Amino acid sequence: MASDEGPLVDVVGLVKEFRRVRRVPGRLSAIRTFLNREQDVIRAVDDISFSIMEGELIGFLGPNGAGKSTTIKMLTGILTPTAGTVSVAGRDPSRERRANAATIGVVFGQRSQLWWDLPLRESFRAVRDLYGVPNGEGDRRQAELVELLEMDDFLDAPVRQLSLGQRMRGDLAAAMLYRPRLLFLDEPTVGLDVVAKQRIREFVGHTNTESGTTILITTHDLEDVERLCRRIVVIDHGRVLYDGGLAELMAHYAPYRDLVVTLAEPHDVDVPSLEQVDRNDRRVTLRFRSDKIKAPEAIAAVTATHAVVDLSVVEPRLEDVIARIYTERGLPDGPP
Ligand SMILES: Nc1ncnc2c1ncn2[C@@H]1O[C@H](COP(=O)(O)OP(=O)(O)OP(=O)(O)O)[C@@H](O)[C@H]1O
Repeated sequence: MASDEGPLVDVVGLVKEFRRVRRVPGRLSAIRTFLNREQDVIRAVDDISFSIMEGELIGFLGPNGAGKSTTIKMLTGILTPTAGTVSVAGRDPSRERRANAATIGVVFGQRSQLWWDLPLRESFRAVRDLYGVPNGEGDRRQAELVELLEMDDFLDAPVRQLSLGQRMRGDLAAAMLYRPRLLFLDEPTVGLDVVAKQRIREFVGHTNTESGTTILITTHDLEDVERLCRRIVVIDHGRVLYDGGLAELMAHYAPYRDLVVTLAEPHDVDVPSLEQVDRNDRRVTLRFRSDKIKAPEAIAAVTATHAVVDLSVVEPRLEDVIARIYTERGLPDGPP
């Protein structure tokens, strides 16, 4: 039975190991590897725990090979965990795969779930039939999605003729036709141009706020995360390195701003509370602790003592903080 109490997704002590026949190096290595019985054990997911409340939109991040896809495959029921438990809407996905399928939608940026040779309209028909969406509701829902994602122009084209951006819109619509409570998006903006990316982000944000769909998004484009997510879960080597708010992460690990000033004359700047971190001729970068002084005070301090012809305040980049989490395998003093 599906439960409506507690988190929508609950993952406790999740482990997934893969076994791979050990490669034998040297002469005739292909044949010797084929005959070899020894196996390497790869711990793709190594004791992960997290939970997701209904209505959240979470960025699930990690470098290549971190274990994201393996985790998502266990949440969708495609893979069975080696150890630990997974619960999605009160169900064990690998044991109740069919029932779980109606609860979740999955969209992969890298490969389509649509029927390649069918017109998009017929792919939608097939998805509606597959999930038993009643006709009236299906028509309404489809019309709404076609309008939201502006798909009118290419609804009758076979999927193989669509551009990547059109195909992505088709895949998103197909996943939302049966109104899943939980949507997994695996790199939904990969390879798209800036306008197409924006369109997808808007749709994802809208789906979360207007339909209340819980969304887990995996992406290497941190702008997706900055625009959409309040919470992120970062994993690497199959372990959780950070689970918490994006704003909290930035406030804790990058509590500074840079004031970039262009001076009338080239010289160094020495102002209390501001640290000169870079200078290129008349252009000087001054760093200040944003939890100690406000940007207008920092600006006033510099302009009162120096002839400034131009200035801008630059926020720290999420990319730098995430890169630090990846390279330092977590953050020195743990999550804030
Ligand atoms: N079927 C499999 N057999 C053996 N090893 C596997 C299998 N699937 C994944 N792995 C290994 O498990 C580890 C985690 O892979 P996974 O695909 O989950 O990473 P990811 O975080 O999704 O990476 P990416 O961002 O590149 O998609 C990798 O070392 C990968 O080689």
